[in-house]
Amino acid sequence: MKVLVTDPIADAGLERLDEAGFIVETAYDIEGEALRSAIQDAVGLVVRSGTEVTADLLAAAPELVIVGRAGIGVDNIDIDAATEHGVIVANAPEGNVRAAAEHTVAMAFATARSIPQAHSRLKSGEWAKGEYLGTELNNKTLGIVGLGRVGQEVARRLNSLGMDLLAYDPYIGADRAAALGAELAELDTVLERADIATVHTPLTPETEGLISEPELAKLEGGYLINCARGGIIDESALAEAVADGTLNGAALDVFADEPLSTDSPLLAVENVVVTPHLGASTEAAQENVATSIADQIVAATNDEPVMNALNAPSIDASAFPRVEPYIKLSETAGRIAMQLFDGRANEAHVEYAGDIAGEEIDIVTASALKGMFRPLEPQVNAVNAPSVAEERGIDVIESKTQQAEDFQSLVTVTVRNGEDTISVCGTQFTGSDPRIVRIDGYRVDAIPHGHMLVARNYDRPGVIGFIGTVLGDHEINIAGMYNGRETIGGEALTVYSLDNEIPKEIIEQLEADERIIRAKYLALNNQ
Ligand SMILES: NC(=O)C1=CN([C@@H]2O[C@H](COP(=O)(O)OP(=O)(O)OC[C@H]3O[C@@H](n4cnc5c(N)ncnc54)[C@H](O)[C@@H]3O)[C@@H](O)[C@H]2O)C=CC1
Ligand SMILES: O=C(O)C(=O)COP(=O)(O)O
Repeated sequence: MKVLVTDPIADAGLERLDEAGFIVETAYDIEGEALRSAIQDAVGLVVRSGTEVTADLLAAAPELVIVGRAGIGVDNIDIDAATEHGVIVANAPEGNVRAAAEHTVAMAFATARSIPQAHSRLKSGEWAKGEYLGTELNNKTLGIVGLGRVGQEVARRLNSLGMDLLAYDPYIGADRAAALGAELAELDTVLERADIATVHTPLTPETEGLISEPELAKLEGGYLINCARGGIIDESALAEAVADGTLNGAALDVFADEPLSTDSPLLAVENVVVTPHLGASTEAAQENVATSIADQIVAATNDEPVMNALNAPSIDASAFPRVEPYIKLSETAGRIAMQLFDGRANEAHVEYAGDIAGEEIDIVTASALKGMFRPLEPQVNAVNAPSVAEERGIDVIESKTQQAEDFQSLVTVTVRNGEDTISVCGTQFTGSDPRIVRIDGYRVDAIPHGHMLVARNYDRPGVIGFIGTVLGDHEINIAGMYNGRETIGGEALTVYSLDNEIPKEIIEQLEADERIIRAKYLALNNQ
């Protein structure tokens, strides 16, 4: 399996992919046909901000399972197109936050104290001491546009250097801001009152051009920093505002078009400090994001949950250990339910009982759907399972209850069409395999296993022996057997865990016996 890496990442990430057995192909600075050809047989693509992952590129990648962004911003990835192709897009939202925040602080000092300008003058032999009178950050107001992960780290650092904090972020609560010592205000107010404004939003249709000429006028006499994304600030308006003295200075790490063209008006303005998108470029940050992405590529290609998937339900790192066992369990329950169900389902109901009902369960439901559809559509995953359900006209219902009988948690997947219904209920005991504890109302205690036989039979002496003999005659080894019955002599349901597949003829042989109502072979392995 090949992973294509089209922007440089830390060796630690490449090594991790290598150790996991991938063929790792690094191909920096390729585009067009060369890129489309390189991605053709790749299961994973690793990028930073230098690669545009377009619908066209994704269409050229039939094997692709995941695009991993070794960093935060995903404005260079067409996530909708990825979702349509069932390709997971994941980023590394934590690993470079501190690096980006530190770079922002460095840029604040760089512009307020004209460090790069004075440095260049001195290097060229000029002792221009009398020409630079800087601005102290202490006791000034910092205006933060976008108080997310990076914005908050910047807030903490510059607050500790004596700055008052004012922030504009319509999606964050006042309590969160207050806990940081920041006052929330509208964008205009933030710009009017700030001495230094710093932008930390993603680039979205809403933030594109968020700060242009009228907003720059409000920041009159101040400084503007952008270590988030080019395109949020109108670059020509900014060049003009600094050149004509509306602003004292600006510091930019990111640009609408990268690499920045040498004829950009920004480069002609003395008080615009620039760096070539270095915010995340520290050893620690690069190692963090590269290993995080490598781990997620390993998970995705092993069909395991991907921690920071952006187009599939993802889970908070702290909740992951509690939820993870139920992801596999619900996939198995979905798989068993759908295989036992004869005919077309039009409803899938996933019920959560007990502790699991208190968790974020979107990914568990997606996983149940994935289990239902996998034997029919091998490409299905947590990204496209909900849309596969929709295409197949299956309503998906989730419900939660605190009561889980004698269990800590139960997940029940019910597949239905009118009166016809099959439900499969499972639980997870600490430190052990998942258990299926009820099938269609019958109590069982089955450890789901690669091959299973579920038999509905009349509860008569010798039936279980008969099934065992038929299987044994065909060299099919029984790893476990679990019997559930309603009443003595009534109907019973028996679940067998087997080491081998059961050919169709054996199922027919079993069903030919009058004591057996129904025998169904279930494949629970990943094919
Ligand atoms: N220069 C560099 O090398 C680096 C740049 N970045 C960039 O920094 C930016 C921030 O990253 P994070 O803090 O991790 O993202 P985040 O998602 O944690 O925070 C973004 C914040 O912006 C807010 N926001 C969204 N739309 C907004 C709007 N219209 N107006 C005001 N606020 C809005 C959100 O509510 C959120 O609080 C991203 O653009 C990211 O790509 C991140 C790391 C390195
Ligand atoms: O993580 C981000 O959003 C960044 O902007 C870092 O970009 P890079 O990985 O250095 O191209």
